[in-house]
Amino acid sequence: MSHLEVTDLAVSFGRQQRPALRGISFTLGERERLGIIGQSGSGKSVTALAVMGLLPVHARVTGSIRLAGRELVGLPEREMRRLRGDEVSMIFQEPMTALDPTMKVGRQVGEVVALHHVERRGSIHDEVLVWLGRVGISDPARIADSYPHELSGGQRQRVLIAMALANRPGLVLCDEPTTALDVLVQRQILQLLADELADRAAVFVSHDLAVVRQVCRRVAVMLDGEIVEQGEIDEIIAAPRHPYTQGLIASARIDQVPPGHLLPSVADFYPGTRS
Ligand SMILES: Nc1ncnc2c1ncn2[C@@H]1O[C@H](COP(=O)(O)OP(=O)(O)OP(=O)(O)O)[C@@H](O)[C@H]1O
Repeated sequence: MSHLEVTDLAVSFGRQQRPALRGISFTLGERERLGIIGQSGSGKSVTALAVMGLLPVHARVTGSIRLAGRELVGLPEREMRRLRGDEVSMIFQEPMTALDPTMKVGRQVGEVVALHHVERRGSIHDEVLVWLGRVGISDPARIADSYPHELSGGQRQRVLIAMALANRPGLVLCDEPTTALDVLVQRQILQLLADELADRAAVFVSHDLAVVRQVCRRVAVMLDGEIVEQGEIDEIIAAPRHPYTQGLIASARIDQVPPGHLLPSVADFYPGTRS
């Protein structure tokens, strides 16, 4: 059985005539990672937010989102809140906005740890330090005692990853988790995510096929609110069917870059794409 099964998902906002998402269908196995790529405004974030149940109240959602067999569309907010963190969590692009600037990092991670599990062996503080160490923070005690603005962008993103993983959710949604970082740090965070997400289901949203290819085996290509093509990344690169995907691959020359070499970013070829 698929861990996540999205069927004919559509999302509209307000009186907008054309729904922002139309006919979105994909499945994800328990230990599978699916990339979603597409230009700015194509609907990648709305898809992830729909799965998280975090769309604004005026959004109209139809179709089906089943997580471990449970229907999420129409689920009351108080039940969805229970699932968030425990069964599904999200890593956002902008760690500075996702973290509370007025609260020390250790307390923020501790709140997530404490939220869903009342009884644990050892103290919450100890568990916070373990998680900060696990995501590659070399001095967890000092970082736990710091405010977000005292951290580098990469450290902040590591903290957010710790918060997203702390309750061991079966599904993690990553929305452009490395876009705000410089290339070197981006590589380190991608490696961390590839390691940490190996034993769970993950959706990895990016405008950059090269980035997605480093973390996922399958990809869905979105254009203007629809999935125009999906499948194994290497097969799609070898034989893209949709003209948009063909353009994406031709311009990125992804098939001509030897393994291990840095791939050009799709944003370099689509100036309108946010980077
Ligand atoms: N709260 C909202 N109210 C109205 N329209 C919205 C809202 N959120 C998203 N949209 C619209 O939905 C469409 C898809 O947006 P979405 O943010 O999913 O794009 P995206 O592919 O994630 O782009 P980006 O790469 O820039 O993040 C856009 O046309 C956007 O304007």
